[in-house]
Amino acid sequence: MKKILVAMSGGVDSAVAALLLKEQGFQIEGAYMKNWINEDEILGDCPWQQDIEDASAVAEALGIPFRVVNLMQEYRSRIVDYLLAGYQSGITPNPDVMCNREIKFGVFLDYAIDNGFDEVATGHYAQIREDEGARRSIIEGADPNKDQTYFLAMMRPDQVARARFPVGHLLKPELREIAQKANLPNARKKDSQGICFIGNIKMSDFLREYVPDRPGPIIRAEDDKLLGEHRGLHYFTIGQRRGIGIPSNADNEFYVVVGKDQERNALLVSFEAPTAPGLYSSRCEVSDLSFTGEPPSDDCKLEAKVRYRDPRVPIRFKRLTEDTVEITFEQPQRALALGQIIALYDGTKLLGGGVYTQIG
Ligand SMILES: Nc1ncnc2c1ncn2[C@@H]1O[C@H](COP(=O)(O)OP(=O)(O)OP(=O)(O)O)[C@@H](O)[C@H]1O
Repeated sequence: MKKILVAMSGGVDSAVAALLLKEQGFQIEGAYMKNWINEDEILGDCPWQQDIEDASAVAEALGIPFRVVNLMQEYRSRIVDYLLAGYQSGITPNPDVMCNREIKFGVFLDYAIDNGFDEVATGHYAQIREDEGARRSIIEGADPNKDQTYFLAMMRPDQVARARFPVGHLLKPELREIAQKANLPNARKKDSQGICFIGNIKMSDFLREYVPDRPGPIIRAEDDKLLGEHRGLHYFTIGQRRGIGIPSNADNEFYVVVGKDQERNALLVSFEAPTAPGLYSSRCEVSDLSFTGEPPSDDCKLEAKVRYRDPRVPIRFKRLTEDTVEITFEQPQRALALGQIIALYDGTKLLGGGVYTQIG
């Protein structure tokens, strides 16, 4: 019988994951990963203590052993440093995707193996399918509103081989019902929001603490007109409309960020429109490729999610070098950001992902 370490966040999804594995007769234990505590006392509440209490109460209710695994150092070096370095260099990093590869199915999985476990289970909305030769694939979660496979796009085959997602076949309301029927102590707990480690803190407040402001001009992309001043390019992402601080002075027209000019330290804006310079792209280049199984063949048609919560769209995938591919879209895509992740699919099967290194 397999021994499984369940990553328990204190939330209801991972609680039900543990419950289902227990009912299926696996030998399981629960573990909370201590990744980040609010030691610098940045604004906002950091619910990690409450989360540990909740996870521990669920483990007790299920009658399984529970432990807290301290991964704060690894989290700082592999996720927070990547995040801050990315923002400082003008790109938009994706800590949630990297957390799955580097932490949950990286150091945490290594920890589990070192401690005699065969697999790590999480409460992700994703499914594992065993293909021929017992090879495993990741398939989208059954609940279209909750599917989290995008966040698993950078997982490697050796990680997929030891991952288990016990709740991926459920719809969220079904999962809540299971939690309530089983009287799990956190059955009514609200879903967590935002970036996994910074809790309820806004990203801009977090960045303000760690990345110095670097003011520069806000410029209209079409005609180079100076419109105002920004506090630092890292506070902005392409496609952003809120918080630019420049009124359009026209009904039903809004400024949107369309680019960053690193040399001039300038934020480029334009009115929201399909023709806004740089806002929509039909092609991009993607590097740091990672595949969950066999890489797709060169020059083929696939699908992709250009960001979390976007539907899959048809693409053409063409290799340029060993580690760079060109992706072309049938329909132009809005606001692709350097440093973000594109997830590749064959139907509902997750093939892998990569990082946008050139847009347009
Ligand atoms: N600090 C943590 N300790 C242990 N496991 C964690 C932690 N954070 C996340 N996880 C695991 O990763 C999964 C996905 O994390 P995410 O932050 O997306 O939570 P979620 O979908 O809201 O799930 P949950 O309801 O279990 O919190 C969780 O279901 C859990 O298995």
